[in-house]
Amino acid sequence: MNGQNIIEIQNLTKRYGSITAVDNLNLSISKGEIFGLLGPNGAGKTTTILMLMGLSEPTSGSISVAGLNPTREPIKVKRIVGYMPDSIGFYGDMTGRENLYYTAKLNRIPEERQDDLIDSLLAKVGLKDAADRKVREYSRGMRQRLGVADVLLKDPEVVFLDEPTLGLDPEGTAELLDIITELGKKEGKTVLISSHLLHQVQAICDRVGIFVKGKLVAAGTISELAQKIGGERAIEIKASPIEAFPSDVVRSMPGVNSISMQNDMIVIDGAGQELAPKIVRELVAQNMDIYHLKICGSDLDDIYHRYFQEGGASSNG
Ligand SMILES: Nc1ncnc2c1ncn2[C@@H]1O[C@H](COP(=O)(O)OP(=O)(O)OP(=O)(O)O)[C@@H](O)[C@H]1O
Repeated sequence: MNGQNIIEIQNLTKRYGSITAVDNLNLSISKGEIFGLLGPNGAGKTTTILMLMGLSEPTSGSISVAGLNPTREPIKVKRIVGYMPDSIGFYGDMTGRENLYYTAKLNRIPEERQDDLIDSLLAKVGLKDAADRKVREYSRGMRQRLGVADVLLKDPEVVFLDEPTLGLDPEGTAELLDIITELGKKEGKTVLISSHLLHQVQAICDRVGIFVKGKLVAAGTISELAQKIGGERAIEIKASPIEAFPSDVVRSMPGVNSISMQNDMIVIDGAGQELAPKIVRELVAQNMDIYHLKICGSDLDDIYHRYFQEGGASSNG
């Protein structure tokens, strides 16, 4: 292991016949980091996670997880990683608590430790009151939270969560994201989340990696990625009355390339973030009411689509 990197991936490739599922991947992840694996279906996220857990053998390249080689030491690696697949199978006619006891037995957790451990995990994921209800009566959000408790039973150093919030309502999502954030921030666990729900990933991940057709086309913090694609590129504004818009004044501001109308939206191209307050002051001076302002290029939606369009989407995977 190099320094604080708990995961080191070098020149990792996985081929299935003529399909290259993972193409020369290089990635390091530090201990305690929450890392988002983003990409469309078939981008190679699951294949990467399976190789990290020693469940699939790389065609070439190397992987180290906490200093272990998952291909040569799969049993040791499985002891320190936890995996929550996108659909978790629990026994519906058993209670949440009973399901956890079942997993505890499978993981050979000593009996004398099981009661306290399971109680504390049920509390951590907010299922204390529902612990003795049958899982078939659980909502999807409750099942996902039980899934997190299940993964944490063996106290893994690294947690892989595959689409953890898929199908959850906003409240269920917020609860689960809080639990995941705590795992990284408070407990120092390294968490890898595979997801295509960009806003959620943006809210909780320290860094993200964008996968397209087996290739990691970009990795970094949201602001690093925004900078790499040229930072903020446009400001969108909805304001009225539109006739009052001081287009000459705005056009003469340094950094403004052009102004256009897209439906009822004013789009000021080439404008940097520092221009937004100046523009707002001008609009207010003209007694315009502002209903919407967005600095495009600085959120993960924009970044993702730029990399997806310009990066790997046209490359051969
Ligand atoms: N066992 C397999 N045999 C043959 N091809 C496979 C196998 N597993 C995955 N692939 C192929 O490898 C590529 C990457 O798949 P993978 O499941 O890793 O993508 P993903 O990013 O996880 O997608 P999803 O979001 O749909 O889970 C796809 O083209 C897929 O069809």
